[in-house]
Amino acid sequence: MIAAENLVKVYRDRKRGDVRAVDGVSFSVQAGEIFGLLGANGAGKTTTLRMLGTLLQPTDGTAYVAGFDVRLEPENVRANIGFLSTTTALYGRLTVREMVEYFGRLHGLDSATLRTRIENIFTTLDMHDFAKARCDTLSTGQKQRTSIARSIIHEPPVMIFDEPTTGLDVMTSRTIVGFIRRCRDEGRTVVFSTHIMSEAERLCDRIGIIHAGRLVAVGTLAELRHQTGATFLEDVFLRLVAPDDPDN
Ligand SMILES: Nc1ncnc2c1ncn2[C@@H]1O[C@H](COP(=O)(O)OP(=O)(O)OP(=O)(O)O)[C@@H](O)[C@H]1O
Repeated sequence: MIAAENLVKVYRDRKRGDVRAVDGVSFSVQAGEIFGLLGANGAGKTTTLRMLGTLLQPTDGTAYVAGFDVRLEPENVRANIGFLSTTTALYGRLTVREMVEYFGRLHGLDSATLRTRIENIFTTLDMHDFAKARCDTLSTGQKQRTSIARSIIHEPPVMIFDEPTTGLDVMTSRTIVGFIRRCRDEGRTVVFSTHIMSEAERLCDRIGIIHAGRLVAVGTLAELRHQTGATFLEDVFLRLVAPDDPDN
């Protein structure tokens, strides 16, 4: 469902010169699988996901999402993904329901379909209480749930979530984690980025550890433990990204 093939992104930065943010990343994710990109700040997670979501052109390499090449068929890719970024915008003057309806209509959904889907999504993400509130009055967690709702209203087979729970309280995180699991159980393909070890540990079927633009390891938690001889994901992670540090 997702196949990244040697993705490279070089940013041309006036101050820093060329920044090789993503440097030859390849991985695949199947339908019904949750794949987590785990990396520190600046590792290249957002850049990788933005290339999968067609928001950024790869400098080299490509990726296939739902069977479509992100370089050659970006519209088809976009029709088949739900993309949640840390900067997903909401229109402050619309209510939560209006916001989600608006995006549903952009995807060509009719009123009856929209009503049913909104009902289901608002129940799953526990959104009924604030459905009539204007977006500019929402808390961080409410905004994040609204952003998720708007990104999945067209029921895409592939979901790409950039740090979906960062900055959220335990209850909201739990709702979102439950929602992501449910998507997997419905047979969707989910790829998300995180720097939160416990979240990757609990949620991912497979984990890709990204460091300085490169995938340094990919596998199930058991495989990564076996590879590094560490038990906790935090130790697994540190052994992979800083192998020469004697503390690891
Ligand atoms: N528009 C840009 N121009 C220049 N450099 C950029 C740009 N966007 C990102 N970078 C650089 O590319 C590298 C990877 O950034 P990216 O945002 O993909 O990392 P990340 O793993 O998502 O980090 P975080 O967890 O902090 O969001 C960093 O060195 C970052 O400074």
